Amino acid sequence: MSKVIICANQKGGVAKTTTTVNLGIGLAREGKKVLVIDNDPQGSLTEALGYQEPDSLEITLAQIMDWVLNEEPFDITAGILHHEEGIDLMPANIELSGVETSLVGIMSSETVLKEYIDMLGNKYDYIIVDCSPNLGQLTLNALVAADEIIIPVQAAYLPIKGLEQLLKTISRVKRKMNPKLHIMGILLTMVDYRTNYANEITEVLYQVYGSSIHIFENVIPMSVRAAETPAEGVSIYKHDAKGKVAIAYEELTKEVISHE
Ligand SMILES: Nc1ncnc2c1ncn2[C@@H]1O[C@H](COP(=O)(O)OP(=O)(O)OP(=O)(O)O)[C@@H](O)[C@H]1O
Repeated sequence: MSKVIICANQKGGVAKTTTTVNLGIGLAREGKKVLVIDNDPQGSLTEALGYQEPDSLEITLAQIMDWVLNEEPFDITAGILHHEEGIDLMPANIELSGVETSLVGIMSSETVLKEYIDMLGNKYDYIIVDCSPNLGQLTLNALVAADEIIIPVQAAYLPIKGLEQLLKTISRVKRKMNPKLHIMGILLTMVDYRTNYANEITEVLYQVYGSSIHIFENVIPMSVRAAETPAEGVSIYKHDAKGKVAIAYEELTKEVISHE
């Protein structure tokens, strides 16, 4: 079966999408078969992989979830797009927010994404899910489908409060719905150690969570080159192959593979 890794944090703009793209393509560069799923109505993963107008796509995750929910038969490859750097993408657009609303109050609505992923069988070695910046129905679906969670945290503000809420949700899902759920680690992103703030936050994270949650030693540095990549529709390996962010995501990829 595929290993399902989700990038989740209800805080916006912490590099969930950037991590999904560069871990996904990083794994493909290591010969793995990878599907990335855009589980966010903003469609930023879809855009970051070069589909600048997600609203024009006919089959997206919204349609797939609708089919699963209504138990309609469909071709399992429907909607899957192929990116030039060797990964597949299940795209999303604004229609997904309609699906999210329709899930509220429906029986077993939290298992829809898992059902889809189960249908894919062993087509992929890794499935990486990019979550929305909230703890709503779509993120709940991702938590239920996941084996591992990577929690990107931007080292530029005090993240502790938001993390507590996320960790509580994770532990509840683990207890009630998905016992195999495991936090692979907290990933510090957009780190600029020239600022005292980044050092302080790193220290606080280790103090508060270091003994209970793995914190990736390898951090993702801040770089304008990384900020440019979504507009190019490619990974950091293509946009700035020798840069520090490419090297950091390569390290992360190795660490993820070492978990196998
Ligand atoms: N290492 C980095 N250095 C500089 N900028 C970065 C870096 N990583 C990501 N960014 C930029 O920061 C912004 C937020 O990143 P990203 O979209 O990956 O976050 P997100 O958590 O997925 O956001 P959302 O919560 O909206 O889904 C983007 O403009 C992205 O290009």
